[in-house]
Parts: sequence; structure tokens; C-alpha cells
Amino acid sequence: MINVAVVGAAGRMGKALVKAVNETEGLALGVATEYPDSSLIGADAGELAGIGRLGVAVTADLTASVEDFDVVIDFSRPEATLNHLAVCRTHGKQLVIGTTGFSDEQKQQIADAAEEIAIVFAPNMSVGVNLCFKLLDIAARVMGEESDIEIIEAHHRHKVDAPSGTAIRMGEVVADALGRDLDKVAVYGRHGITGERKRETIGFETIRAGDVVGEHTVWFAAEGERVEIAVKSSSRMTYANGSARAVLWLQGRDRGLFDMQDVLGLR
Ligand SMILES: NC(=O)C1=CN([C@@H]2O[C@H](COP(=O)(O)OP(=O)(O)OC[C@H]3O[C@@H](n4cnc5c(N)ncnc54)[C@H](O)[C@@H]3O)[C@@H](O)[C@H]2O)C=CC1
Ligand SMILES: O=C(O)C1=N[C@H](C(=O)O)C[C@H](O)C1
Repeated sequence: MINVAVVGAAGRMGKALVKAVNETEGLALGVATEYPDSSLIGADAGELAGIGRLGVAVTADLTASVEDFDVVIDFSRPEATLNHLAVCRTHGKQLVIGTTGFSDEQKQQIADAAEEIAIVFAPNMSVGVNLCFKLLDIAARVMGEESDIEIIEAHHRHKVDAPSGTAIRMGEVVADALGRDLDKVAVYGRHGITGERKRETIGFETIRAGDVVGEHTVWFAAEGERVEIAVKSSSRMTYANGSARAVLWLQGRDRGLFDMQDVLGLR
């Protein structure tokens, strides 16, 4: 049995992850954490997730529970994830990171840690989204040079980072396929007298509204026709089940930085 620690267990994803871990054969919830000032410290993680009592009380200290887990699943905030990363590195634990919004420097810290421990780090754990990354690579190679490329994403009103990690990865996939540097060609929203669109730019539009779980659409708009590659998530369980799959896939790997393309055999 693989014992899993779910950090941020009272969050939107934390609750879905507790459920997914509990439902996945071979996995057991060993630890559930929240930030130290949370009023939910001491609550039962299963009850919080709406699946009944699991006998795992939410704690504030991952280090104190290090004997009770083999792998951490972290969907929290970048600063918190880096603290959890340090714990995993010190104690030789595997890590699945779904948190988004990292700076380049923070991403480098994750890459450095992966020289010592095995990490799956992906901005989106769903099968459908990861399939779309492959489709985007094909679309960019076939019609990217003759198209205006725009990435449109929508999420719930509580999301704190923009564009979404998934939208950024979509931009990276397309830019890589076309030999462009995303930092140089990305345009984030438009306002005022913008001038005509430059062909090589890749546009990002962000919507934050209501309870939208996660929607991404990429336009390849050429003269005379437009291809749209779209994926709409209607349940967070798709991300949570992908994370559980990543935990199982990590078994037997003692170091390295991987993503869901590796887990799903799409590389
Ligand atoms: N990779 C993927 O497939 C997905 C990634 N995400 C990302 O996951 C992250 C979390 O998203 P949500 O669950 O919607 O946010 P949320 O705000 O509902 O949950 C985050 C949780 O982390 C907790 N937290 C913060 N600091 C902590 C600490 N030091 N120790 C323990 N817990 C701590 C918060 O109290 C909160 O409960 C975001 O970065 C989001 O973009 C979300 C969905 C899918
Ligand atoms: O915050 C969210 O909700 C989501 N975040 C991830 C992202 O930033 O891409 C994945 C998914 O879209 C949901």
C-alpha cells in the first residue's frame, strides 16, 4: 500500500484528491495538512471531503508526520509547495505537484530537487488536456505559420493566477513547435490602440467568472478557415484521478522531473 499525504486538504482540489486517493486501489490516505492558522486543523479529512470519516485528522505539520506517507500530492500555492518540496527532499519522499503560478526561479528549485527525488509536476493532470497538448503540437506544425494563434481560458472567480498554468503550457507547446520564444511573442490581453496583429504573436485571453471548473480553447485562425482545439473540464475529479495515476506511475522511480505526458505515455 502506498501512503499519500494530501496537502491543502480543505481546498477545492484537496477535497477531490482525498476522495480520489481513497477510491484508488493501492493508495491510502496517510496524512492531510492545511496551513497552520486554519480553523480546520483537527477535522477529519474524509468528512471534509464529504466521503465520511477516514480517521485521518488534518494537521499543520508535514515534517511531524513524515513516517506516515510515501508520496505528497500538492495543489496549494507556490510558496507552500516549495516548503513541502524541501520536506520531501530532506526525507527522500516522492512528490506530485499540481500547483500553478510559479516564477521561473521557483520552477528551477523544483528541477534542482528532482536531481534527488522523483517528481511529477504538471499544470494539468487531466487526460483530455494532456491529449490536447499533443493535438496542439500537430496543429501548430501543420497550420501554425499561416494562422493567428489565440489561447482563451476561463476559470472560477476564486482562481488567483492568470493566465492559467494550462494556458501557458499550451502556449509553450505551440511556440516550441514553431521555433518561437514564448517570452518574446506572447501578448496578454489587448486594450486601446494596439495596432494590427503581428502574425508571430500568440495571444492569451483570460476569463474569471462564477464556478467554471476550467475551459481552454486554442484558435488557429487562417484565411478562409479556423481550427479550434478546446477542452472543458466539468469536474475536479478529472485532475484528482490523474494525480492518483501519477502517484502509481512514480513507484520504482527514485529521482527525475516528469509530467503527465510521461505518466500517460504521450512523450
Ligand atoms: N495541475 C492541475 O491539474 C490543477 C492545478 N490546480 C492548481 O492547484 C492549486 C490549488 O487550487 P485550488 O484547490 O482551487 O485552491 P484552494 O485555494 O481551494 O486550495 C488550496 C489549499 O491549500 C491550502 N494551503 C495554503 N498554504 C498551505 C500550507 N502551507 N500548508 C497546507 N495547505 C496550505 C489552502 O488553505 C487551501 O485550502 C492552484 O495553483 C491551481 O491552479 C487546480 C486544479 C487542477
Ligand atoms: O485553478 C484551477 O482551478 C485550475 N488550475 C490549473 C491551471 O492553472 O491550469 C488547471 C485547471 O485549469 C484548473
